[in-house]
Amino acid sequence: MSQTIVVKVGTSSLTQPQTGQLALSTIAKLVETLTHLRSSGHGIVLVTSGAVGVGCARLGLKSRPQTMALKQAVAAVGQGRLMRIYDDFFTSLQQPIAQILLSRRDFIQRSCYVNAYGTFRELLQLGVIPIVNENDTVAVEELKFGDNDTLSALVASLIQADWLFLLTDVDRLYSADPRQVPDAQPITLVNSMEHLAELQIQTGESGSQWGTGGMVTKISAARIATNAGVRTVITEGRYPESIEKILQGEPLGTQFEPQPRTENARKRWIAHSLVPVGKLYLDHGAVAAICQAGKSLLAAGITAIEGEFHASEAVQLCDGSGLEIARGLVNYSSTELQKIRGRKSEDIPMILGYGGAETVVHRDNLVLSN
Ligand SMILES: Nc1ncnc2c1ncn2[C@@H]1O[C@H](COP(=O)(O)OP(=O)(O)O)[C@@H](O)[C@H]1O
Ligand SMILES: N[C@@H](CCC(=O)OP(=O)(O)O)C(=O)O
Repeated sequence: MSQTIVVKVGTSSLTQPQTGQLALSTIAKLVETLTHLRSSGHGIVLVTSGAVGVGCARLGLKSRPQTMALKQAVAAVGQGRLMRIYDDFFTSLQQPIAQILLSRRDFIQRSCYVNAYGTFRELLQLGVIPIVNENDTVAVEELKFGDNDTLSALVASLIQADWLFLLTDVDRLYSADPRQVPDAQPITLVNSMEHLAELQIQTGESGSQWGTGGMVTKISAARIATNAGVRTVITEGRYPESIEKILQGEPLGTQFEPQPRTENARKRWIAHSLVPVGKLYLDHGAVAAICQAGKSLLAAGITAIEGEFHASEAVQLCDGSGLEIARGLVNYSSTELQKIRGRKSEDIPMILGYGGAETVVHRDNLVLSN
């Protein structure tokens, strides 16, 4: 059966750890594998890191740039070279590719998000392999994915992929970083995020020399993707042919079971693509109404407001201790909410001098956090 497969490859797999030069044989095997899967009828999207790493190698820089401006300049050098290499390899196998550079803003604005979906769908129908990276050169600090693990999970959720493969420089997830803890235990299957919490995985401070997020971002990517019904696998990038073996049922890498898609596409967009710009603190009654009874949030249940925001922006809904219980789109600005918090819905027109929505966050625009 034809499947939609997103493969994310990290800098640590694409470059030689000692020299930072490209790992050409790995890239060649990856291209062969993806082309073979495509010609077998699967829809393939490649999310690739490496712009910064390749740019550094091109410019003779010996470590990852620290300032935002230098990182963006180096990525601009590396991205073109990276695509040239992919195009050379894929063209040798007559496989057309496309470049898609995305920024967090493209995911926040619903119209851009829906447009991006349309573009992916057309490309896949045309038999093209889209090659995705963060648009590093225009990203701003507050609105960066920061790591391509998260980006790949959001792409997998957007296109409702069946599989997300996170290719890295370790063969799977371990109970702790195997570089630091030699007797760390391998994890082969994660049934649910509750199961993951029970495993008490330690992820250490960071990843490899050139990678960005380490295991932390891969686990959080697995959370986003599995919540969207996407089976997620962490496996070793040096052996891209493992992807086909895993699809045939071999138990390689760490597999995260997909969760039933309980939320619709729009709610998944609210939960994962939007960046919350404020916090609403709720009393016990409001927390119970939202978490247990699936109700909308009313002004009466709000005890405090943090941040400045406009109506229609995304906010976190928190219990009294500040723990996030849900996310949603607000019907009122922070200035209006300061005036109406704790008050009954029927008093709102009198307080504000104009009528507004009965709810502060309608249940159709509200997603429980897990
Ligand atoms: N619990 C863990 N299991 C496996 N690897 C871990 C764990 N914690 C941290 N790591 C580290 O994460 C690294 C991979 O992350 P990263 O360098 O960001 O790779 P990539 O460039 O592929 O995104 C591994 O080299 C490993 O040292
Ligand atoms: N957009 C950046 C990717 C940063 C990133 O996530 O790197 P990695 O941890 O190697 O997947 C680049 O192309 O260098």
